[in-house]
Amino acid sequence: MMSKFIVRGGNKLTGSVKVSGAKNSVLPIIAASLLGGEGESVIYDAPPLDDVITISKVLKSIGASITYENDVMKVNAQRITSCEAPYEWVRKMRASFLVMGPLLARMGHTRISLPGGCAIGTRPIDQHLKGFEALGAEISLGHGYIEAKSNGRLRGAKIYLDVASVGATENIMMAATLAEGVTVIENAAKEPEIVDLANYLNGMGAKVRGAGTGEIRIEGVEKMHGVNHTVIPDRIEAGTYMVAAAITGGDVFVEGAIADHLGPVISKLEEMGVQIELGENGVRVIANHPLKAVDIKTLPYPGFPTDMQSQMMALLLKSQGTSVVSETVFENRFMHVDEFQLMNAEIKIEGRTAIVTGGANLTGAKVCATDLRAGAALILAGLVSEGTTEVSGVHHIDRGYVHLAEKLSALGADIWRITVDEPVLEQSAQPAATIIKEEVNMFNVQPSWV
Ligand SMILES: CC(=O)N[C@H]1[C@@H](OP(=O)(O)OP(=O)(O)OC[C@H]2O[C@@H](n3ccc(=O)[nH]c3=O)[C@H](O)[C@@H]2O)O[C@H](CO)[C@@H](O)[C@@H]1O
Ligand SMILES: C=C(OP(=O)(O)O)C(=O)O
Repeated sequence: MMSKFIVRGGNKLTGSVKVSGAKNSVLPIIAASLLGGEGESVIYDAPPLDDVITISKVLKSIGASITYENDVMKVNAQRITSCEAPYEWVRKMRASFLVMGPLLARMGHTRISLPGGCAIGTRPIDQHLKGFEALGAEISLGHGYIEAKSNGRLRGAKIYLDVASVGATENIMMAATLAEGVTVIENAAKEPEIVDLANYLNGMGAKVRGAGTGEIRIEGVEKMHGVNHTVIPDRIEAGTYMVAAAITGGDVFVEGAIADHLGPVISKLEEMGVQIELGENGVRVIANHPLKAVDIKTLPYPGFPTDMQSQMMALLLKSQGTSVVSETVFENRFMHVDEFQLMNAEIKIEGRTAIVTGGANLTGAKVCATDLRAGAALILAGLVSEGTTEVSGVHHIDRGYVHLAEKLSALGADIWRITVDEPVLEQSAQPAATIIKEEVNMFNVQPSWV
């Protein structure tokens, strides 16, 4: 059985949509819970995403006990029975690799399946390993696994990252919390999710300073404990709904969106002529077409996020003029271009640059989500395409969007989700509400482990 999203284009989106907790915060935060030798952590606004379920299963397999209901996850990691994250989990989700730092710090030993590449790039882990080695760990590789061992406690060190990697900054920061002495990470990533993780770690008793700047200083402590923490709102999910409003010429309040985290996305939308109003608890997006073409260059935070590149490209297809989109973070993040072309888009790729011709008359087609954000972008394009778009590869989208069809249809979009054996473009005349109801029920199920 396979799920698909069916989208019929043409509706303006209006109303209010609530942003869920951030995927890229909650994953390292759940991994960091392994550092709590005492007590229990309660994580609020933990979004019911496939990735969240996957990392919870990794922690469970390591011995932590977890309950998860109504977006509240409780993690008790007092007892750890294994130091290993096997292939079956890491293959499903690269972020499983984030348990390496906490396990190494807490147990002095860990064995994790190599994450390998994925659709958007090769995604090496050399900076994570360089950091662990600097902290005194011995690293060995074999049979598709990485093993890290330390002789006693890790020791604080100065680590310069060759690239400001989000994952490496998080993994090293977590490993350093229980090390002896002071660790300084230079050229650290500055994403809001790093700050959220640092706040969580400090609540657990760690001493992390400077998160959100290029230099993070961690003074090691002897033990840490569980804490209550609320995850920040997902800036990429928020940005996706902002683009949904803009592309349909709509008027949408994105509740929970933090404007400070969305600086470059807001700036680019404004450059295009979209009206943005900053409210106390969110951002209102009002768009009247035509919109102007703009150039985009992805960069580490506070630059334009690579995770918004494909959604923005969908919008540029509907703008007036030609745009140049440069992807500098991942070497292969233009997989959505082939799919856009099936929808009548005109885009030319030259190396890591895409030249996008605006004013496209997009037409609905059967397309495939090659990764999470490519999937979101295809749905956005479907909202303004003539006829019906059928998006497969939904498992990618489920990694990062909570109740996507439900949230968009509440704004007036004609979108629903189906589960099928075979392609079903012909069935798209079925009443959306009935199918959405079935799907939402299926999708609302959250495990409650004891
Ligand atoms: C779960 C999570 O938070 N995922 C986000 C995180 O991924 P992730 O943490 O994997 O991304 P990184 O910041 O590590 O990757 C950025 C760049 O650094 C390179 N690199 C990374 C590590 C390393 O050891 N060596 C190396 O060369 C990567 O190949 C890539 O070109 O940040 C990315 C960049 O904002 C986002 O797209 C992902 O959504
Ligand atoms: C690339 C992404 O995530 P991950 O690092 O989890 O693959 C993303 O969220 O767009």
